[in-house]
Amino acid sequence: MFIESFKVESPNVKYTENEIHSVYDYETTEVVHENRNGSYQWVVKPKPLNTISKQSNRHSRPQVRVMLVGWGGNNGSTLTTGVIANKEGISWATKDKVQQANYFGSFTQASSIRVGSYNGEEIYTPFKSLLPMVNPDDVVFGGWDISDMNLGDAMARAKVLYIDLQKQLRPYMEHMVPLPGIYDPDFIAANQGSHANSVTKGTKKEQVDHIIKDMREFKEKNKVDKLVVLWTANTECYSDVVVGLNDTMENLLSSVEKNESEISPSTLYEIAFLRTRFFPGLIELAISKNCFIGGDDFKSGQTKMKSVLVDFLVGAGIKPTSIVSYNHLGNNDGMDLSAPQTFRSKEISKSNVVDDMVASNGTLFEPGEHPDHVVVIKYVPYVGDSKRAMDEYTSEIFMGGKNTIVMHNTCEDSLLAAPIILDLVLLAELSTRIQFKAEGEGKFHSFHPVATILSYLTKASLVPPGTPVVNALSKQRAMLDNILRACVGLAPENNMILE
Ligand SMILES: NC(=O)c1ccc[n+]([C@@H]2O[C@H](COP(=O)([O-])OP(=O)(O)OC[C@H]3O[C@@H](n4cnc5c(N)ncnc54)[C@H](O)[C@@H]3O)[C@@H](O)[C@H]2O)c1
Ligand SMILES: O=P([O-])([O-])O[C@@H]1[C@@H](O)[C@H](O)[C@@H](O)[C@H](O)[C@@H]1O
Repeated sequence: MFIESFKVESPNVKYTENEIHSVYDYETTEVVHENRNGSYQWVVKPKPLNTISKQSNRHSRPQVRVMLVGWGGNNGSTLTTGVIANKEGISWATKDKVQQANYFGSFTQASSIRVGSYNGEEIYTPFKSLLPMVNPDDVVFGGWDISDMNLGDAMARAKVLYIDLQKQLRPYMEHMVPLPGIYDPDFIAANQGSHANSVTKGTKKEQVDHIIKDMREFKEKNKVDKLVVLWTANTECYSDVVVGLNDTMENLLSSVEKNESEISPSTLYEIAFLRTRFFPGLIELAISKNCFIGGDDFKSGQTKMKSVLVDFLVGAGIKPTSIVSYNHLGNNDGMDLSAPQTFRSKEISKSNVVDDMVASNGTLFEPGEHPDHVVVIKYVPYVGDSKRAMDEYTSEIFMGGKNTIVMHNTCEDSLLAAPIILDLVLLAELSTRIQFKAEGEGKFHSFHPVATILSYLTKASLVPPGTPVVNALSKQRAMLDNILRACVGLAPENNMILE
């Protein structure tokens, strides 16, 4: 059964006018390697840690302003149109029916969570009813782009949405013009230069200051004090961590002052607002400013499926031995990725997603053993945003048998990514309103600035130093569900059904 809303009545939670206070017994385990009677033994011990969590601003849902880097792209324009269409209740004619706007593909807006059972029947509720979340209707977008194309024309260029919908949305969109972006042809495909007609000038430091000024003016204009900024611009070429250049906060900021050419536009934006492709220097800077940063590259299609399938195979004791992920697409993202140096960045973010699952099973894999894993992306202009993905998974099964799973997936890539961007915005905002402390800690504090909680939404998760990288999608979702359940005093979902 599905219920739209609920209230928790428990000694573990107290609702006040502006806050939800909850007490939550967080129990985990630790493993030690101890010398027992002359021989070493692995010992698993309980590690109880009572945690009290508090979530403020229960009633007053904050107004959220979002600035997107690459706002005029397929993702940025599609997300903006989707939020407007939902807010205005716009419907449109398709070949099959009159379609209503929806948020399918957004787990915050369209997924559910179990809250218990009633007369033996499982009871589910919308995920967004667990804690007060920003209503997407209250989200206002802005941002930067190296192209001066307005969002109405960008929507038409993207060729993602039905024409009837585009016609209704154009009056809302055509006055939206991105601010000039930071452009450096050394970091994205040369084929992107043709539309780079709206770019900031000056040294790298001056460009950072320009972005900071843009953000300040956007916040003042919109009368908000909280801003979520997010990179949805083109994939840049992969940059290594270089000692003396970007390995520490001090070196990174010094490199900008010295106008070092190896500092990319995305790093300059990040320094201005601390985000995306992270060098240790940036993470250090984010921690010093207690500013939330998330992972890299939206986990939308093939990679999301891979993090489910490999988790299933390895969890079932089946040994994946070769994984081939091929796709072609014809949008501008695909054109940018047709350059080897930018493809390399994407190849890395798409490939590392299986590492933790492989490392979890020493019965199947010897230390250091990995499946063959190949990622192929081709640019085929004719198909536009309609990405065609073909995946083949070959595994070893019982008694020397082999199993091959083949999948084909076709869809508008941006219609998968746009809801994920919305979830990143809403979850990042919610995370800033959750404070907690462990028993014995002096005062409440936020999560670590490196927001592991966003891992469910990104291909390349970012975690605080010393924290394990978990890519299995089921575990990432369980983390989200259980953290929010703890905020209202609900125990984690254990799926034991002992009752
Ligand atoms: N399903 C998806 O569409 C999907 C999924 C996962 C990841 N991604 C990633 O999201 C990003 C955007 O995808 P898209 O389909 O919207 O691409 P797009 O090419 O349609 O849009 C990117 C926009 O960024 C702008 N841009 C490029 N460099 C910029 C800079 N330095 N400053 C400001 N603007 C800049 C471009 O002009 C363009 O308007 C890409 O990196 C892509 O790899 C997309
Ligand atoms: O998320 P996912 O579907 O695995 O990966 C996608 C790639 O397959 C696609 O080629 C690329 O253009 C998108 O930006 C996205 O990264």
